[in-house]
Amino acid sequence: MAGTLAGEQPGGAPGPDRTRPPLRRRWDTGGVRVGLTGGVASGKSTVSAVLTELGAVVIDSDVLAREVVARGTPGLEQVVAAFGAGVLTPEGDLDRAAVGAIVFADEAQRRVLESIVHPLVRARSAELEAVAGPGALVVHDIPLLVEGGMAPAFDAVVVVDVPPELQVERMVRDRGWSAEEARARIAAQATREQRLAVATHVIDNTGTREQLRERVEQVHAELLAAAS
Ligand SMILES: CC(C)(COP(=O)(O)OP(=O)(O)OC[C@H]1O[C@@H](n2cnc3c(N)ncnc32)[C@H](O)[C@@H]1O)[C@@H](O)C(=O)NCCC(=O)NCCS
Ligand SMILES: Nc1ncnc2c1ncn2[C@@H]1O[C@H](COP(=O)(O)OP(=O)(O)OP(=O)(O)O)[C@@H](O)[C@H]1O
Repeated sequence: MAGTLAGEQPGGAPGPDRTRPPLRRRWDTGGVRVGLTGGVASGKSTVSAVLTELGAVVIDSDVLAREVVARGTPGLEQVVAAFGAGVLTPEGDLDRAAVGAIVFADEAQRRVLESIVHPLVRARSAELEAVAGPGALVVHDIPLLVEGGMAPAFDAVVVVDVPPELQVERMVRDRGWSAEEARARIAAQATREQRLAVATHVIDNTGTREQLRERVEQVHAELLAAAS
């Protein structure tokens, strides 16, 4: 159901957070800060790419989470200290598949990894935001925005919404993961309902890529209008 407006939820899911003040009163002076989230493989990167084309400055937490543990970084040293040299490839990079297998099967281990990576990602995000031009529409693509209780920090929260079955289908189709691996990632995240509960804007991504683009253009225009 592409073109879902805030308040018109598919499948009877709860609507966006109505306790938030209207957008117009939430903007600080200067730029507009938007949080973009959604479950794994919901389509956040696809949405981010369109927003970038439209002129937004997108700061992608997944990209930063890779940078802060790149070969030779203090972040990678910390991960090795916590998980052992077995999580490195022969070339000395983080073996992401190996770490994923550990942390998505064991919540305590996931918390350990997050306690290393998340502070580094937050610091880098703040640096990047500081160099975005005045008046920029800054979009933070944060998979774990809801889990981290970060919704109140943003002027608007855009949620990319798909049902879990479609997440699994896309992960299996496009990433070669087993359905079991896909479900383990979903289980490590907030529920669809929890995300929708904090949304100011919902982007339904159960339709075609063209329908997704149209909806992103619509939300982008709404965000700019609310900020002006
Ligand atoms: C476990 C790791 C090495 C697996 O790497 P991999 O290349 O397979 O996945 P990638 O990093 O591209 O993440 C893909 C998606 O998995 C989901 N995901 C990643 N980390 C987590 C997590 N800690 N909890 C729940 N879901 C997660 C997100 O939806 C993310 O968009 C990696 O995801 C990681 O370092 N995770 C911890 C850092 C983190 O929380 N990142 C999320 C954004 S800051
Ligand atoms: N409307 C759509 N129709 C079909 N496939 C789509 C659609 N939107 C996205 N996809 C595909 O689904 C997969 C997941 O999309 P994308 O990578 O944008 O999700 P994501 O939320 O950024 O994922 P992650 O949580 O791993 O960062 C990709 O392979 C993407 O090309």
